[in-house]
Amino acid sequence: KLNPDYYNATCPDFARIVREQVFTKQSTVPATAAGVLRLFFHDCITDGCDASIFISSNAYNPHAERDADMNLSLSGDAFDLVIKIKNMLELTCPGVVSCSDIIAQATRDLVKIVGGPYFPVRLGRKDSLESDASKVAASLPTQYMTMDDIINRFAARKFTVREMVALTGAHTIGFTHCKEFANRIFNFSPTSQVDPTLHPKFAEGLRHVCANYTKDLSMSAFNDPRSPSKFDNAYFGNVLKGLGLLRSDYLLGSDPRTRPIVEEYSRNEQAFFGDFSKAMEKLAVLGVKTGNAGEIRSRCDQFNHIPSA
Ligand code: HEM
Ligand SMILES: [Ca+2]
Repeated sequence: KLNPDYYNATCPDFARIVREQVFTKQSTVPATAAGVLRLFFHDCITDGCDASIFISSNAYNPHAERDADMNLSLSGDAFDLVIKIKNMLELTCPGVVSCSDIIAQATRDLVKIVGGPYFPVRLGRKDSLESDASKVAASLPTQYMTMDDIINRFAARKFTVREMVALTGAHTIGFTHCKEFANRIFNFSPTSQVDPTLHPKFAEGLRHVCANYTKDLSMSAFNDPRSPSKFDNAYFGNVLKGLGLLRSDYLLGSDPRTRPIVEEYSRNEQAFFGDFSKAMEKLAVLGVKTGNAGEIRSRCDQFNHIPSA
């Protein structure tokens, strides 16, 4: 039911408005692309690409997805961009464009702006009628999981190991807060300060960058130290050299099921871009709601009606 031309008749300026707002925001806040890409992933993997992650908790719905622990570090600028686009679109074609379509289109445009591949985005999603924080931890992978568990989390959403590796190539942009990898660089074990699977010089640099992280929780490091704001295949080379920040990044480069794919992507950026595009197209239609299964929200952070008890 979804198709790229969904708004051609009802909101012909949709693509242009998204493109212009995305460009303006990314030019002023270069961290936007990574923030939006991660936001989109977290929304889609939890109950489908339905903007359930945008709902703010309130008295009627005190535990919305956005307030789940694993979503607290999502970028405020990413939410801000989608809300801004929504406001523009409500002036141009009121009540027509869903928040879930806005984030799908914005993610695609942003990946392209920072050097990544271009892929078609199908449109026509409705926004969710529910948002439940308890579903988040059950859906998202974490960096503390074994590779079996990570693979299973993606398999539960019908992604192959190869698609999982391609999608995680998203760590070629953006950053990670020190607390997420602090256990690898401070008091790692009784015999070693740092995780021996980390490149020693890299670990030393991270200890420096993160020295103050318990006092300043915003301290963070680039996911890809080689080309932090360019969407390229450098992440895969990093992972093979012990330059991946997260334990899960390291596992990707060492597990026999994923290592050959990481090696291939590190040699062949076209292969990565092709697979990433296909996997993003698949991610973008995960569990989408159409017809009466959803609504066009008038505000991205609120349901149109107070849910009945
Ligand atoms: C094994 C699976 C994955 C794990 C364990 C994981 C975990 C994480 C963690 C812990 C962070 C740091 C967050 C912070 O400190 O604020 C992060 C950042 C990020 N992740 Fe993942 N992730 C995974 C897969 C993915 C996938 C599939 C995508 C997208 C398709 C993605 C996109 C991003 C992006 C873009 C950032 C940077 C965010 C920013 O700079 O604002 N990740 N990830
Ligand atoms: Ca969702």
